[in-house]
Amino acid sequence: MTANNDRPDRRFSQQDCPAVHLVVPIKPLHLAKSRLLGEGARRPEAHAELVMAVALDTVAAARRADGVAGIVVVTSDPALTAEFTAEGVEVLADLPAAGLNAALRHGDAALRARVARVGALQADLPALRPDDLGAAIRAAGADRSFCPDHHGTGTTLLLAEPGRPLDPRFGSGSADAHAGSGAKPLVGPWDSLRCDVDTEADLRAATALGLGPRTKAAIA
Ligand SMILES: Nc1nc2c(ncn2[C@@H]2O[C@H](COP(=O)(O)OP(=O)(O)OP(=O)(O)O)[C@@H](O)[C@H]2O)c(=O)[nH]1
Ligand SMILES: C=C(OP(=O)(O)O)C(=O)O
Repeated sequence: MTANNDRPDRRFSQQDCPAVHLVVPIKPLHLAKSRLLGEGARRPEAHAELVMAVALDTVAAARRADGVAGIVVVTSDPALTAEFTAEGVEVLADLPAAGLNAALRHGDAALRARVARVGALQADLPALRPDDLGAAIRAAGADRSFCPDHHGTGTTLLLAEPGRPLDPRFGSGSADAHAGSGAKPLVGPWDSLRCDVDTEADLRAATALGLGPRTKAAIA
């Protein structure tokens, strides 16, 4: 890991529930968000710039959320590694070509020995507001929990029980898969936490909610 941004002081005071360390997985920029790239609205360089901006806005918002004690980005991308390291965000090198759930298990294994509770946050939430993430974490209490995406089929946030493995089931139909694994659905008025971006329509939905500054600049 290349930096340490742990904040063990960020704990809920009214519950016996430790703050969470979030693993944020990100594909190499030239491979990421292939559905969005495939819609052809921007050239590959602009697409890579947008994916980077979205990830930076997502992590910047998550770092400011109550109940978040630290973030670890898992990626093999050199530009993402340099950018997040410069921002003081811990970066863990991804396993070669192992896939999303393997990347999350890798992050979970690295973290669980030294932190109280692990979660996973998707990196494609450019409208994320710290208050929405904080409210969802608070609603989770100490339960294994997940937040469905705005389509209701995917997952944007997964929280393990304190001290327990993350056991990620991301991929197609992951909301059902996480519910089937015993995770509690987190349902609340947290639009910005649910608005993951895979398509131009998703990007318009996120724009309507209010984009983070880097994403706004990248699409200007
Ligand atoms: N570290 C890592 N992150 C991954 C991997 N696969 C997916 N991700 C990340 O997991 C998150 C959720 O994945 P998706 O929403 O499907 O995003 P995506 O794979 O970039 O999008 P598509 O190419 O359109 O499927 C995104 O932040 C991806 O960058 C992987 O193998 N390793
Ligand atoms: C991998 C996932 O993202 P998406 O459905 O956006 O591809 C998921 O939600 O589990």
